[in-house]
Amino acid sequence: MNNLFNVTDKIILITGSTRGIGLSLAKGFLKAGAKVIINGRNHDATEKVAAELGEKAYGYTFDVSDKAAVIENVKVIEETVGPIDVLINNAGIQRRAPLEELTNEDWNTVINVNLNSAFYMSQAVFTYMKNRQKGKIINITSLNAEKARPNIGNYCSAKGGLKMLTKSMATEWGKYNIQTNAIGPGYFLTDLTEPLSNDPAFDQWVKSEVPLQRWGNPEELIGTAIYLASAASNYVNGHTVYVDGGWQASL
Ligand SMILES: NC(=O)c1ccc[n+]([C@@H]2O[C@H](COP(=O)([O-])OP(=O)(O)OC[C@H]3O[C@@H](n4cnc5c(N)ncnc54)[C@H](O)[C@@H]3O)[C@@H](O)[C@H]2O)c1
Ligand SMILES: O=C(O)[C@H](O)[C@@H](O)[C@H](O)[C@H](O)CO
Repeated sequence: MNNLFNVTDKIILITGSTRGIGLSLAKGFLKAGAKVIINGRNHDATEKVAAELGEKAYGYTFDVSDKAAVIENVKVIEETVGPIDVLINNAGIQRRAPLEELTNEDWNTVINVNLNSAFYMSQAVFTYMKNRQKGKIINITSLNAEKARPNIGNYCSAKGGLKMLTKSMATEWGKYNIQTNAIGPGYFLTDLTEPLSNDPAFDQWVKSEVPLQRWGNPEELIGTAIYLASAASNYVNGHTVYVDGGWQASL
């Protein structure tokens, strides 16, 4: 399909794509004709998901917060599958606790997986993109990059940092024709948010606060991801697109 949003045969590396938002994006890109690298920490789960998605999906098991593993796997992907056209830093975790009770371990782990990993992944992929003078990086941040909620200070800090890392990469790497942008989801129904959606008070809070009056479905992020991965966004650099049912727009 020859159009601005064409991603046919582009190689899209999506971290944390064995389930949830990452898996949904993988399915969306495959449907649009792209090749997708599926990543997760569990070998069997990663291989199973990649096999189910078909011949244009390739499974690579590694922990994105392990810098040596990131560098090694990016190299193998480049040499085996081909040039990574688009990197989507999606892997993320949650450890909820009030700030006064938050352990160093839960602080550090959330910062490592949600923020440091995006630095490691982007730096590793950058080397190849720079040589090609072409590339797209998409960071999955959050509504919580702008607004805090009690008990997730570690997560809010990581996502706020990832928003600024997006701007920093856009600033430094734009000259190599690499566009870096972010998607900031609102509240989406996945395993990550299951404890929240199962709580009637929280569920009601989301439905009353968000102008669309409902949770998002992960499929509703595909269009924005394809836009930011394609030529349609070639002069868009350093932005976060909030896909949040209007939450950012309202008090
Ligand atoms: N669900 C939401 O409402 C929501 C909202 C805003 C942002 N986000 C962000 O979207 C991303 C995906 O969230 P989700 O809701 O799909 O969560 P999820 O828990 O369903 O999926 C997370 C994925 O990341 C993988 N992962 C976790 N740690 C990893 C690591 N160290 N190395 C490799 N893979 C790892 C998991 O295996 C899984 O595949 C996260 O960054 C999350 O913060 C989610
Ligand atoms: O406690 C949680 O699980 C979080 O608040 C997130 O996962 C949110 O859904 C998201 O970041 C909002 O944008």
